[in-house]
Amino acid sequence: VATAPVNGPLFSVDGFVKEFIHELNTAQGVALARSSVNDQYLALARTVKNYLMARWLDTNRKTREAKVKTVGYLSAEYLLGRQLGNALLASDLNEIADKGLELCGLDLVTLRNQEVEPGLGNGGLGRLAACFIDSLATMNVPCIGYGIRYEYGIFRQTFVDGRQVEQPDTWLALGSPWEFPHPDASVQVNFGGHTEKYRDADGKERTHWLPDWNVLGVPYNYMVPGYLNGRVNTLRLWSAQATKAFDLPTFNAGDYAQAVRAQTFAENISKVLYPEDSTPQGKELRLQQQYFFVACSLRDFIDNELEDDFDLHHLDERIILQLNDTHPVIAVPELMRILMDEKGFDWDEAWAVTTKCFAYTCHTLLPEALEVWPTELLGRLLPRHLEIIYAINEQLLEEVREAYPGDELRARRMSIIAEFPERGVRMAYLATYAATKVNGVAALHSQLLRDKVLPDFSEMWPDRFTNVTNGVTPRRFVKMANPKLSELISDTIGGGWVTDLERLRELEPFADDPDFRAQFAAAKDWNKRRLAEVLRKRDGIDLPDGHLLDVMVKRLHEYKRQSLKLLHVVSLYEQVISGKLPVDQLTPRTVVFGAKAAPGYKMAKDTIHLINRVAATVSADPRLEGRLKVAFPANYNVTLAEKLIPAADLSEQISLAGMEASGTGNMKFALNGALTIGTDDGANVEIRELVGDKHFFLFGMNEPQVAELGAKGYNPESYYEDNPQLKAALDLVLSGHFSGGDQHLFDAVVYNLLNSDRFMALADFQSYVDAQARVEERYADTDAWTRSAVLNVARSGFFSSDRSMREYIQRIWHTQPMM
Ligand SMILES: CCc1ccc([C@H](C)CC(=O)N[C@@H]2O[C@H](CO)[C@@H](O)[C@H](O)[C@H]2O)cc1
Repeated sequence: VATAPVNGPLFSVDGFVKEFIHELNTAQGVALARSSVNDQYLALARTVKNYLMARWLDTNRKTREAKVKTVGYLSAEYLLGRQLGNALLASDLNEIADKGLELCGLDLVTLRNQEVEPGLGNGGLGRLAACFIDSLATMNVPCIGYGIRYEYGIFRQTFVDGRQVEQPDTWLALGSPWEFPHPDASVQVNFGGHTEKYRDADGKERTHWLPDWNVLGVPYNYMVPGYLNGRVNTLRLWSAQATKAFDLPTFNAGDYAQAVRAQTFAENISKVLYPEDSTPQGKELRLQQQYFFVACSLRDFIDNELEDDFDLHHLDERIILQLNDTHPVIAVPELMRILMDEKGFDWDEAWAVTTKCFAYTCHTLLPEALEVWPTELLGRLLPRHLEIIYAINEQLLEEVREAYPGDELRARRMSIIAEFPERGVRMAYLATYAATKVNGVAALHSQLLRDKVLPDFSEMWPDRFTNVTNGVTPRRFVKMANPKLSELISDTIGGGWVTDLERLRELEPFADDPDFRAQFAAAKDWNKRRLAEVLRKRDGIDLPDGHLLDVMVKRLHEYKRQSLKLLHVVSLYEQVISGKLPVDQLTPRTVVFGAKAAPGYKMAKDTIHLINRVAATVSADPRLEGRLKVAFPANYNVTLAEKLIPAADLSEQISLAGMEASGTGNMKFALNGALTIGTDDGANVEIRELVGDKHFFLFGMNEPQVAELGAKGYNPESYYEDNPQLKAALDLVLSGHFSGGDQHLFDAVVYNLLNSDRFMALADFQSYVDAQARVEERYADTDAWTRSAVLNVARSGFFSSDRSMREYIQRIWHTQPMM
């Protein structure tokens, strides 16, 4: 296979220009002079892809020949972000592309801004999957990421009169140059029908499934380039198509709609991403999506990645399937079905293999986020799988009764089958019983999984439980997103940190170097000016100069407590307009929110509406003399995060302790020199332990205190009554001040806080406000602030997703990098 030598002709500006023009002419069919920006972007993307192609083919060949153990990462979501910038970085083509395009009279930044990011995920879980596959490729670890190629990703958020309005995400409309469809490798996926028992040739009782409908899964391959190492792993996303696309006789009979019904029905399966990121809707289509991509992926690996005569008794030597939360857990009964019904294994043989091939990561603590599929629905859609799940559960209960004779309550507690409120399959229990390892995504989270979410399982199989704290890829979130800081770091300690982030420690002594601090602060200012430019063009938002940039970006959810941040803003505002706080004593601050709400999540949408109303009022009130601004750019996504995070001074990580499994935004902010104000929740705890208490603004109850307050009974109204500042802030909202005098517009939001406040925002209010005062005090001492910011960067190397991958490899996967 011809591999493009790194220093070959292609890797020259001329070679690049030739390739680019060739793509423009042949693939886009236009001449440079007549080409649109989109033509130019697509041609550029294809040119870079061609550079990586040889490496991709080489990687596939070497990996196949080596017969090594591969990580099969099963995730219903991948929040990839724009591909072009990352591909240019990974293949070290930035400079050549920049010069080559200049020769063509074009500008690389303009073309990069043409790309619509593939928003195939909701938030943390999806982005983590993207960081993980980037790390595995950069660490030379064989991995195939399996998922769904949604035709429409996460909705595009717009604001109409301050309210969230969702628009479809037409990310494919202008072409998608990064994917390779392989219809020839399509997989048939069955649904519905019933099962039948029969006796096989040796008289053994067997079962086979007689489905009554099916669809085709078409694989689309995406490159996952390693950073400067020549490896290119694969992300294989499945798209659904009708097996029989078009029913001509029906068409000829004049029933046109019926003729294409099968097609539309099938396509629906991969049509759109479910925009919920915590409360499963339990919709049938969602289960169809989950089984669809799981069935395609297992079939693909067994039929296309293994030798034809491979003995599946040794499947665990060739693949470890990581379950990214419960969404792909139907893979467990699917593998059992394949091994027993298709490969003739008996139960124990099949179970022995299955339990060596899966590992499960849990990403949540919210009980309502744990998926429970009604047996009625599961049995109708996947009758054979329900049978197998019942058999798995029988086996589990047998083991429990053996270990805890007579303890029927325990058996009922641990049953994979829930009886209330309706008969359902607890997917987290199925995953935990079948997996080799179960991990949480931060130390506190993993402990709470053992103690509170899965205590019975942790007691019975203590060694099965482990922790791997999340991480983020330094390639996208430092090297690419923050070129000024990256340059300063590389000039100071060399460039090794990009693939060995713990090297950032070598920056520690420079925290005391005024010159280094000056350059560090200059990089931050440069990022702020860049952000101001972006927000002005993108949202018509003016970002004032010289403000403390206080940023809260994450999905809108009550447990993340955007309402607490809002109460702080309203409280500062109220104090100034009521004359309690002289405006010149206010630290000039701009608060930036970024957050999408699940369309069906009313309280979240009402909170967005209130934030926008407060933003409009506060930012325009002359009495604040421009010293307090609130900005809420719409459609927060990976691309905006790459501009926002490097510009931030203060990172808001203020969830109720015990609620945020880990958080990953918190890590990105620390690595980009923002200081964190946060609770002892998720990975905040580990950030604080590493950067040091002096360089982290801790506030609020910790998890045991939350549990204690919850147990003794929490009365939010008492905090309102006892705290005049809090009362004044809430009363200002109730007065209609932010709603044109309409005193009831935000009743739902305010009375939810006063009457229930499930996530105890009012209880943590005073501690939060006090911590914000400490923030203002520290910010007033620029040297002290910058010193803390440098130490945050220097001490956050642990939060690289490369380190997370090393731990998964050592503790869970036992795979090897390929040299
Ligand atoms: C079925 C509905 C649904 C969809 C997505 C999810 C995800 C698990 C939610 C999620 O993204 N969790 C986040 O995962 C991150 C990566 O581990 C963590 O850093 C966040 O703390 C966690 O909220 C739950 C339920």
